[in-house]
Amino acid sequence: MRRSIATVCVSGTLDDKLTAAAAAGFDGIELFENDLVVSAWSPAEVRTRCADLGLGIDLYQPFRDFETVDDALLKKNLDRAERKFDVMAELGADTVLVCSSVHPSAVDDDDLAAAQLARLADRAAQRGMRIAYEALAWGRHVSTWDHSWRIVRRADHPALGLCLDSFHVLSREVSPDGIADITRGKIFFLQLADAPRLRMDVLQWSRHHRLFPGQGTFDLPGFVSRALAAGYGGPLSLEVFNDVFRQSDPARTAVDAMRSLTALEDRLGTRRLPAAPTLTGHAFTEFAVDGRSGPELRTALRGLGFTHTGQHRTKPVELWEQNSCRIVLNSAITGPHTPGTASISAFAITSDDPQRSLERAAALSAPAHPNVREPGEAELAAITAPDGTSIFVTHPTANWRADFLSTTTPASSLSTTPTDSLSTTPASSSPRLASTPAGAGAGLLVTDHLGLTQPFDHFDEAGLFYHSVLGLDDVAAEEYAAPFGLMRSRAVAGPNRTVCVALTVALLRRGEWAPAVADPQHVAFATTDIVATAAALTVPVLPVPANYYADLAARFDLDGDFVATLSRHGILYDRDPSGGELLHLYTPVLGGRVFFEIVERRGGYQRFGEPNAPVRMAAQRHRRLTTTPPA
Ligand SMILES: O=C(O)c1ccc(O)c(O)c1
Ligand SMILES: [Mg+2]
Repeated sequence: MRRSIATVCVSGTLDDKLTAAAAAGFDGIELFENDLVVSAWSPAEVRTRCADLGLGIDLYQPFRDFETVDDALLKKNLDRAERKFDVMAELGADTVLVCSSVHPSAVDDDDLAAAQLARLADRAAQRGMRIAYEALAWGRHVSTWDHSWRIVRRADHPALGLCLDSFHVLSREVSPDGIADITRGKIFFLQLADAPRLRMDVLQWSRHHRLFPGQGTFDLPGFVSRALAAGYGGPLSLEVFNDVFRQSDPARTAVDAMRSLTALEDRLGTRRLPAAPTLTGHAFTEFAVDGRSGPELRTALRGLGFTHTGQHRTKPVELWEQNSCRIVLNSAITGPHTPGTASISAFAITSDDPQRSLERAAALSAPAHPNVREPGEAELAAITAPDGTSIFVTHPTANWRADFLSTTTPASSLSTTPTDSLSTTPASSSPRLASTPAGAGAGLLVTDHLGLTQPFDHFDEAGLFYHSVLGLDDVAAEEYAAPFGLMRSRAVAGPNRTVCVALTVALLRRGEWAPAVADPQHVAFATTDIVATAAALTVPVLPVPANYYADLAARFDLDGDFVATLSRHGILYDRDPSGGELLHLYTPVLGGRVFFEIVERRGGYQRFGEPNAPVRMAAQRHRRLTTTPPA
């Protein structure tokens, strides 16, 4: 289907917006009148520019407060419309959106609305144009799609049809089911916007909080499929009013927008993408470290029971392992870097079909990450996530470990290159790392999840990215008050949570006063006995205040001995309504930005201990104050 975007969706002048829409691959635009009014280009110049960029002007909008007025005002409104038709003629646009009136003098009279809209449609038809009537959710008398349809049906004019906007339809209680029964050809235009479910004034909700399809909780596939059932064959057009998108890089927002439409079409079956393969686990997490943060992380990993098992054959890269938990420390940092810091630069996940994972990513405009590798090294193709993290996608049987030379076992006792290795030409006579499991360590078994704080402008983009590109589903969404501001979190995971990423962001753009750790990142490992694990650790864990345990005992009515055990080991606790329990502990912040978490999930607990996040943040702040020497 034809894909369009309203100019209001992205930031900038009309030139910026058109350039961004065309670069992202859109076929057309909805031209917002304000964008034209402030433009130095004449309508004819806009038309030429759009044509040069391969963009059609699919809709001109909005035309407001037209219907159910007295005769004198009707005449004025028709004159006003004629002037807009002149602009449209110059633009080469043939459809104008008329939104239901919000004017105080508009009256509640469907016959009058139908008659006056028919007169407007007459005028439009004389110019070869058409009117798409849209019920604003806050329209004075017409605020639901079915009401606007009753009026359009009553007017019965070939140049008058409906504009259905998913926001106005799905934000109201009226069921969208009947859309499928709208007379064929009477839906002139379809506008798509998602949104979070908020309890607030609907106009404010619409003007500030709309999202691209797939970023909120509205049933966009259900909405569009009903319009398709009614024979709609026009553009799928995004109309998203969003405070963040309005001030973000338009080129990037347009790509995000295109990804949302492509993913929606994939779900609708109107566009076929390579299906998202099943993701089966976390293979490793890579940290970029330097001469100061590297030793700090090595000490911590050793204290957490990890063994330095391998050294990369050609790069300053170390592999650390404990059961199925794997950390890669990469000292070959490229790009801007604050001395002494560490960060999660990449993570690797296993996929049933890595090639298909990459093809799907490409079809959804997710940038591929060029993987610099030497001959004979395992192919680890990567996709770049919205926060810049590289995501390697590898097959469960691909032996990327063979790129590492063993640092732990005598050469004679190691097997040579396994048959499933992608590497064929050993670059060194040292033994390659075989698939020997590392030691039991402190009982950390597998990576439970990654925690990645997102850049403020890209949180919704990130959610859509993980859903659409990797095929992950939402498993938790929370908002909570933390010491340095309100936080929002959203976790995405594959089936059985084999791959899981928790995304967090501050609810408001951070201010200048930002004493908390900037954009912290972490890896959580799972154990089945956190008390035994805690006892085996030789790294200091994050101290948790006594006040927390006093409150915990009261909140959950916990046994005194149990709370004493938690407190002794710095273990935090949470319980879900069905009795599932989480026991978890943290390390202090390492390398200025990263930390580790250990979790024990009991009884099917699925969440992330969000109520404990503020406790962790305060403790990490306190810990920094007490361990960082004054400047
Ligand atoms: O917020 C508005 O006024 C407005 C204008 C035009 C639209 O298509 C719409 O959905 C909302
Ligand atoms: Mg609209």
